[in-house]
Amino acid sequence: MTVIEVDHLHKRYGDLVAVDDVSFTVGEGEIFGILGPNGAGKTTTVECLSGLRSADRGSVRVLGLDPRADREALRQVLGVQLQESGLPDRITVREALDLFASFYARPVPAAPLMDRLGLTEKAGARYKQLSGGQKQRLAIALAMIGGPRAVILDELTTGLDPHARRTTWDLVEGIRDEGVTVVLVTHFMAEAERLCDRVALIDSGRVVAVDTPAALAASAGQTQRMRFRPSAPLDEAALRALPEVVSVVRRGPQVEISGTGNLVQAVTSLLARRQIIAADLRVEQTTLDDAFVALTGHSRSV
Ligand SMILES: Nc1ncnc2c1ncn2[C@@H]1O[C@H](COP(=O)(O)OP(=O)(O)OP(=O)(O)O)[C@@H](O)[C@H]1O
Repeated sequence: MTVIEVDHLHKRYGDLVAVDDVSFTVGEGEIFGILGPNGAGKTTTVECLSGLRSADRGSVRVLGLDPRADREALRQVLGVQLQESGLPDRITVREALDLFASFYARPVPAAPLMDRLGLTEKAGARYKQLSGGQKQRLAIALAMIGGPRAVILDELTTGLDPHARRTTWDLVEGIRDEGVTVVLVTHFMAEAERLCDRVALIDSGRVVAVDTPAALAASAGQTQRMRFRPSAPLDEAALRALPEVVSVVRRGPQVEISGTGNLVQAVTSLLARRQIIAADLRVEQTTLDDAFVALTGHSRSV
């Protein structure tokens, strides 16, 4: 079943086209990523999904509802966590959950939700006393308190340390395992690769591709990269002569070899024949980062 349908969405702010003919669909139970650099139009797109913003053109359906015309009905089934919480500093975790629960016809009980999100010990803590990770977990709890069928999570892990980020990723997977459809806005490629079933890659307001992270990475070419420190001088010409090898670059004591096919096997057997050990060997596949560069012609920071 299709939960979200975005069809030729356009939105401009004055002269600036923020969302330019964006179309995609999200299926039930998916974790769907909206991925792109700062200013790509991701937040504007999800604001149109949640009814916070009206589109100039195009149509949006969420769970069969029009986010603007059916805003109240949508609020009951769509949980939204946006970048700014807007919570007052002095509100406690418990009070915030009770307040948000009062907005819904059939809220879920707060206690088990706090438990799942690791907030029980912080029930009496004020918002301003929470760590970044705890604030984000509260934001997820507030998006889930209404018992939604779908949630939008916007830049959930920005500013979190790697440990808190991983905890949050596990929580997002837990939400999906309950059957809730998740739209995840992010500019972290690794986050999209780890979590998302499919991803819409957005650049300058336009969708450049929609696919699984693996398919997007593969579309950038089946390149692999090996890095290691050889235990003895290398015959670079012999390496370059291997059909799998595309390039050999020296970086100080390290050698970086890019190539295709069975690159690792071809290189390691050549090294073994010459009794050279590849110390600190690391192998990288093409990533969404590479896909982004291949599809847009520029890196994410541009
Ligand atoms: N209310 C507004 N008025 C004018 N311009 C806006 C407004 N909101 C966003 N923009 C502009 O529209 C473009 C898209 O912004 P948007 O916030 O949707 O991008 P984003 O991909 O979510 O970026 P980020 O990752 O930085 O949050 C940007 O150039 C932004 O400056």
